[in-house]
Amino acid sequence: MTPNLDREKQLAAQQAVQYIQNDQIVGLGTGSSAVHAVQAIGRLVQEGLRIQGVPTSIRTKELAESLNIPLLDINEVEAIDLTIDGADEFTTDLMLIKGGGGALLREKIVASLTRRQIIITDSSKKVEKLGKFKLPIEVIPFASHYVMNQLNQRGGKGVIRTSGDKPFLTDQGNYIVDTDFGLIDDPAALAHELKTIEGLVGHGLFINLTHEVIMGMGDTTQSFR
Ligand SMILES: O=C[C@H](O)[C@H](O)[C@H](O)COP(=O)(O)O
Repeated sequence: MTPNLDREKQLAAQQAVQYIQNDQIVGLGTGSSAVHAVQAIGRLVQEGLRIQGVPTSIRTKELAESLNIPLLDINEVEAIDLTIDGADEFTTDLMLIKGGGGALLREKIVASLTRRQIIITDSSKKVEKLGKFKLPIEVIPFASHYVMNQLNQRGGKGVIRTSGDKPFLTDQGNYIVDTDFGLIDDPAALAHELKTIEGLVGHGLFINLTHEVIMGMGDTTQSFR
């Protein structure tokens, strides 16, 4: 039977929001899984939960505002207690590819400030090795040709993401280059190497940033720590 992936995301979200406590600062992720978490947080706030949220994208900010979740500007916070976000791929040793929705840069900044990062996914996201999902890489438009050549020299075939007939623009006004490295043997080494390329402002490899993945699976959930 084909799994109901949206239901699995929802189950994972419902489990993750149980970690939230009063007076916490909570990072609000981006994407279809994170939407379930933000909606669940909205319901809890309506029932009296006191938290302040830090959104990882403009669209999450708008959703949170529509649900009356109190928000903080990231530049007003020193640390975030807990963040709930999605992923495009994860391994059981908690490495991720993120950025399918183009929000990877803000998501990584929020994750870097976060004490407990919880990733919620459906059962299609678990992989042995990262890399089937093309790695989203954020580049400043001025550098896109240069960066793509540099990626090519490192074995990565990149394509600029489009929206209609125009390049997709991130919340920072940058491009996303979806890059095929094949299956990635050493994600930490690649992450390190990518950061040496001028004009490349972020990439979707999340290493050592995640504390737990909660994966929906059928009618239940499974946790990886
Ligand atoms: O840029 C988007 C984010 O990294 C998402 O968390 C990721 O793409 C997973 O999205 P979804 O929950 O829709 O599968």
